[in-house]
Amino acid sequence: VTFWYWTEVTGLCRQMFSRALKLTRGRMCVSKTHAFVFTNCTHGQAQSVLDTFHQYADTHPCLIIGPRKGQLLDEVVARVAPLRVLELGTSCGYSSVCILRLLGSEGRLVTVERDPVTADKGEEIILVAGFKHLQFQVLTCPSAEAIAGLRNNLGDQDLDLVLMDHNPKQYLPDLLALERRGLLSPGCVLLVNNVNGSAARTFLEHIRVWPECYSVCGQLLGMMEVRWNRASRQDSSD
Ligand SMILES: C[S@@+](CC[C@H](N)C(=O)[O-])C[C@H]1O[C@@H](n2cnc3c(N)ncnc32)[C@H](O)[C@@H]1O
Repeated sequence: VTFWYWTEVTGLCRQMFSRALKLTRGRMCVSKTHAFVFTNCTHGQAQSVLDTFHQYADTHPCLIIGPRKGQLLDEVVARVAPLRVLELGTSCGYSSVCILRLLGSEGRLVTVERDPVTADKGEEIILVAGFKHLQFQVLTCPSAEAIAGLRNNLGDQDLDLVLMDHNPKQYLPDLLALERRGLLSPGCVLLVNNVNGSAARTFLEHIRVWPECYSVCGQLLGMMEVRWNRASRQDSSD
């Protein structure tokens, strides 16, 4: 029993240590990226902010989706012309700035980041890019919590576009919660990053077994575009 007890305790300590190490590394990466962008970009110019991110990412490890996936994101935002956008995984604010610069005057972004230190840095970069709190909101909490209270943030408008770039294991539960709470507009587009890894497997399986509810519009560079069909989902659950 003593041996079993100490094996459990050691395992738990190792897990906690590895989580703390991951968080510290992530925060250091965000901190360095933020400092570089903040110091070197032209404040008030969104394109300069994005160019400075690219300059940094050319030579440093960085969590941003980067220019190639950024182009896919641009193309989707321009085509969908969304009024309400949800982003899961703000990090340094790179993809938030990409989205915001293409939104129309009525467009709004809600972006979610669970780590408070990272969320502050991301929000600062979005403000540095020239956007106002009227156009965006950063929610500092885990995605599940944000989705549970999202109706208060959206009012009576539903989401036209959702970018999932947080934890792939969370993609499926978050999608189901968005559906259950009636937060997706008919034809809402989901842009889902890092679908190639095993962590996104349950999400991909779900999409495949409900072809009448989800149309896969494209997949490139590990990013998948899925169109949600509310009518079909209601028909199939009747
Ligand atoms: C790859 S980064 C996002 C990069 C960002 N979209 C960009 O391109 O600039 C992923 C972020 O998601 C956050 N995250 C991970 N799981 C989360 C969750 N369940 N809820 C909210 N944020 C989460 C992490 O803290 C991290 O900052």
